[in-house]
Amino acid sequence: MAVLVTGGAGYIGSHMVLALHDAGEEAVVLDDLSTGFPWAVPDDVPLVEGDIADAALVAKIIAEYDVTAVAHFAARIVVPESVADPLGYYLANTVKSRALIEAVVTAGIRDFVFSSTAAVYGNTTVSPVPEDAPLAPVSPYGRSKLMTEWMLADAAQAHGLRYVVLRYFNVAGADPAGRSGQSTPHATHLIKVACQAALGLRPGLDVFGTDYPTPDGSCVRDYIQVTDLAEAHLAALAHLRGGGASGIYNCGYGRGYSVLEVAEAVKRISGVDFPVRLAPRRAGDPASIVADVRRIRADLGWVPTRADLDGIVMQALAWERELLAREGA
Ligand SMILES: NC(=O)c1ccc[n+]([C@@H]2O[C@H](COP(=O)([O-])OP(=O)(O)OC[C@H]3O[C@@H](n4cnc5c(N)ncnc54)[C@H](O)[C@@H]3O)[C@@H](O)[C@H]2O)c1
Ligand SMILES: O=c1ccn([C@@H]2O[C@H](COP(=O)(O)OP(=O)(O)O[C@H]3O[C@H](CO)[C@@H](O)[C@H](O)[C@H]3O)[C@@H](O)[C@H]2O)c(=O)[nH]1
Repeated sequence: MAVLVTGGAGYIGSHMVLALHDAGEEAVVLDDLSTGFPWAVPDDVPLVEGDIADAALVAKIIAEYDVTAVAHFAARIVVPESVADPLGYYLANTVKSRALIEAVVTAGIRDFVFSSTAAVYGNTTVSPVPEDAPLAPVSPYGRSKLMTEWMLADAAQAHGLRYVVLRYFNVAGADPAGRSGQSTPHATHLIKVACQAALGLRPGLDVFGTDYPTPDGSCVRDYIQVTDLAEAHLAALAHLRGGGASGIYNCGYGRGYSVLEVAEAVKRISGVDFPVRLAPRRAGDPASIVADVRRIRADLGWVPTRADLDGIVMQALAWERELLAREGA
């Protein structure tokens, strides 16, 4: 009995594989290594290099490893890239997910956990934002993910599939044991960029917009630690295996931090006073997006244990140092 983890060599998927591994569960990873890394998958977890849209390959993996559930992380994830290449994003995230869902339904697998995003809410003015808020994604990335949510709901209705959609807010931090972390060289995520500035890998941090209607004028986000997020997936799997109904859940902490607060935390923890420049707004950024997390806590019994910005920054800094050490080795 194994869980098929698509995109398991990537940032969040690799933390899911570690969480499954640590819980004594069998996993098998399907990843095309377009942005993932083979070293991110533990040696005793099988890694199959291939495409989620390769139906024959998916069927073979399901049969060979006795797959009983799927956690689907594989995707392209860069919002501005999705604006420049929408058709590429609809192919990678929507069309290929359709093929995967079909292969899963054909194989008779019942339980499916899908990585969605707070980007499905678009420029919401509701804070904290509940799952039943209006869905108005403003990028092809967000739309490509929302369409997959809809496909899952329709496939569930027609074919008896059951699913949990997890809408992640801002994922950050690294494995507390130092086994994985955000490793994409040119990642644009705030905490990673600030940590790179603290380590002198970038000249400083640009704060995109300081005239937002927020307490200090910079954008507010709900940062969720990546291992806590992986554990939300374990809770989702337990829910489905126990006969729980399909559902959609926000994944965050319900607490926001501004960009300037994050910059201060990284300075304080690193002890480096790197330059922070006030820069113009970045297109498409909502002023504030914080999760309403009552539903996941009530239905899945998920209890995060790492909801601490300082801890997240410490892990992210430690991971950047680890990447540097590997480069130098
Ligand atoms: N990082 C975030 O803040 C964030 C926020 C919300 C949602 N998400 C979602 O979480 C998931 C994982 O994101 P991540 O940050 O770990 O990104 P990532 O780029 O590190 O991981 C994606 C993985 O999928 C693999 N992949 C891509 N296309 C594939 C294909 N066709 N077949 C097989 N493998 C393929 C890549 O090689 C990579 O290992 C994505 O679905 C993303 O949309 C991420
Ligand atoms: O160098 C930087 C990088 C970011 N920011 C700001 O920091 C905030 C967070 O930005 P970022 O870390 O890029 O995350 P988001 O744009 O909020 O998007 C993330 O969170 C979404 C869910 O809310 C996911 O869908 C996306 O994949 C993921 O990148 C935003 O206000 C940015 O403008 C800066 O000011 N300077």
